[in-house]
Amino acid sequence: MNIQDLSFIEDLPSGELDFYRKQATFHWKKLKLVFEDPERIKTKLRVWKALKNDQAFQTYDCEFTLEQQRRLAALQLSTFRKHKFLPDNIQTAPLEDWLRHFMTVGQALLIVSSDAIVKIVVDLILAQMSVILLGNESHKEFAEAAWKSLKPSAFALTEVAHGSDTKNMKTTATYDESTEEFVLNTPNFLAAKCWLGNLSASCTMAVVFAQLHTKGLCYGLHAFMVPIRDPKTHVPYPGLTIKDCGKKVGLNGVDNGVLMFHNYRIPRSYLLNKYANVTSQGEYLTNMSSPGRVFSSTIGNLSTGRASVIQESSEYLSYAVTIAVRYAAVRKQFGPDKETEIAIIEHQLHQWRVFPYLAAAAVLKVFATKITEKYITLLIESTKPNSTLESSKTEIHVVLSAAKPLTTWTCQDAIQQCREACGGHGFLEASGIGTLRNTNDVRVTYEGDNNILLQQTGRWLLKQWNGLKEGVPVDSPLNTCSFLNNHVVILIQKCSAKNIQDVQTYKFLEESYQWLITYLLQESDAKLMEMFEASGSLFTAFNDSQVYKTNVLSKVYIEYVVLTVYWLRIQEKNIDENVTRVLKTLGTLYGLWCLEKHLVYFYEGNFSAQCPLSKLIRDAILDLCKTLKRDAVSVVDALAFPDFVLNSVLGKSDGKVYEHLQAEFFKDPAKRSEVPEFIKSKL
Ligand SMILES: Cc1cc2nc3c(=O)[nH]c(=O)nc-3n(C[C@H](O)[C@H](O)[C@H](O)COP(=O)(O)OP(=O)(O)OC[C@H]3O[C@@H](n4cnc5c(N)ncnc54)[C@H](O)[C@@H]3O)c2cc1C
Repeated sequence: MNIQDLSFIEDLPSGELDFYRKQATFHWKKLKLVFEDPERIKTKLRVWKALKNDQAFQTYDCEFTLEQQRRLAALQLSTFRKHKFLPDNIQTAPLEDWLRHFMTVGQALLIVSSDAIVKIVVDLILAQMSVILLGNESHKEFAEAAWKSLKPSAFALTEVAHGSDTKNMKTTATYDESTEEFVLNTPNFLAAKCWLGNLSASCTMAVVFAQLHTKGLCYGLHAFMVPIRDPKTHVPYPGLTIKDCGKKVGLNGVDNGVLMFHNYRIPRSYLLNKYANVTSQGEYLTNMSSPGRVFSSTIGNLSTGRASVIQESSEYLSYAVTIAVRYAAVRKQFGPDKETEIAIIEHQLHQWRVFPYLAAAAVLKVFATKITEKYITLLIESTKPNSTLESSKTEIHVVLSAAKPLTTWTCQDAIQQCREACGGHGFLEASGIGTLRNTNDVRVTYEGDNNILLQQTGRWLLKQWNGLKEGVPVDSPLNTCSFLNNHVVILIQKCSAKNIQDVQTYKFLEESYQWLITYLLQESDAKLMEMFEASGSLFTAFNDSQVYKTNVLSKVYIEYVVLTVYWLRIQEKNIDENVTRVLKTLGTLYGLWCLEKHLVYFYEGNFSAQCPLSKLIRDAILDLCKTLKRDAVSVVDALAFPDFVLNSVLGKSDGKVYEHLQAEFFKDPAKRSEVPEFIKSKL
């Protein structure tokens, strides 16, 4: 595409950032097209333009009560829905008609309302998707009614005393043959369903996980569609206790709640029965090899939530670095002499603190888009009859399970670093950074605690290694670890880099990561075996081989996968060569910055025996930061959201930081405390 064809992307205003923009070695609009295709950019602009002037999406300085925050979030969600960015018949429409589209419009909503996006993800991606993927046609009718009512549904898995350890959840669903109903019960407070988004004020329906009992036997956790409130009166049904979790440290527009069942009856047909069913006489039927497989298949279908979180954190990362880099290009502190002050972007220490996160933003944005696309394609394929994609599905699940920790943690660290990089002004709410911190924080915990997710990835890698020991090639249809088949050769390799140019290449990153993963896999397996021999328990052995071993292995594996996906993308045809050059700089910086954190293993395993590896990597990082300086502002221009969406006094595209700060500081104090009428009145 030539520059004239990119006129749908607005030009940037001239201002304080021109000094660096003029130094850029590429055109920012061309880079933007690598991050997002034109259709996606246009769709997001359409969403933002539609919401821009709506009162529900304005910025308010006043302090809202908890109830008012809930009202605002509910209004934002219904306003978004009323614009019909998503179809009304998502339950019956093919997934390909709306799921990719949701990932785009959802990204747009995310930036203008962190509460509304969480509410719709819980509704659509967790609750409704459970019904779509696990239920039958009659379930879909019920779910469709809930969706059309604009009352978002809830997803009830976590209990007060059990989150990650799902198998130990205590809510029961006991089949009563005489009435052909399941009877739901919460034995005590510890088993109360907890933290459920959309529960305490919004939902009419919830997807609930409970231990299925029939004919005196327990068959493990199964998903049920459960009516919560009368759709006409919105009054909760008898037999339920519903409480609000109270004020949280962020996302207070989301009504997270606690739910208890007291002999609460639902029809037999409300069991989401794709993998298992109970006949009217109470016989348990499944096409799975064991009830445990029913639950893992049920949960395995829900990776869409993780893909969504990966995208969300990747967008937040772009948001944070946009503000920090633009600010750094304008803010001046210190200089070689009394008359000359230099921008803080010129200081090596500042570059080293911020630029790796800029590189991470670029790499993870490309990765998030690509992996979500791959996941959705696989999901759609796997819903077709006679699909044979089990191994690919398992592998993508493994990748998403590790990518969610990587992206959410990187984002959280980046937000803090970017806040500090903006000094005191970064602490101002109007800078936009602090709000991100509290909102992103919980992403490391929900949709699966990060460390627990890494254990799932570690288990799969160890399984591959076990196979290799027995002469079975790795089962990696997505090619994320096929190189392990070559483990014998890889393990004897030594780094041969001589200078920083040698390490600033994808070849170096690929070889180093392949060695590191293979080495850590061998070490993790050896530790696991040692602990198993000592304890006789696989449970203890797995737990006691996490630190310095399997946990690191999973992190290193996903960094490698991210880099391979990124590199494949930037090698695609039709990318301008100046853009390719900066993409390589970003990718290499990200890769080396990640590797630098694992240096100790290269020494421990002797990979670095023939070269001064730590010096080479560190020098290469500093060199890349220096190279990136002239392009950094234009890279964020390509990643950035339009000003009215970014909504940050420090990060606007005109770079007029001090003018915007003054306007903020000098605002009429009376206006700051005024709660708008539409929020005071009940919805
Ligand atoms: C704002 C918010 C919204 C939420 N929304 C929903 C929702 O809509 N529906 C829903 O069902 N749930 C929801 N949740 C719950 C969320 O999914 C859980 O909090 C999450 O799965 C973690 O479970 P937990 O809190 O029980 O933590 P735990 O599992 O108790 O973990 C606590 C800590 O112990 C560590 N740990 C646990 N086991 C091990 C181990 N074997 N080895 C090493 N370390 C271990 C974990 O890494 C973690 O750091 C929400 C939570 C929040 C805060």
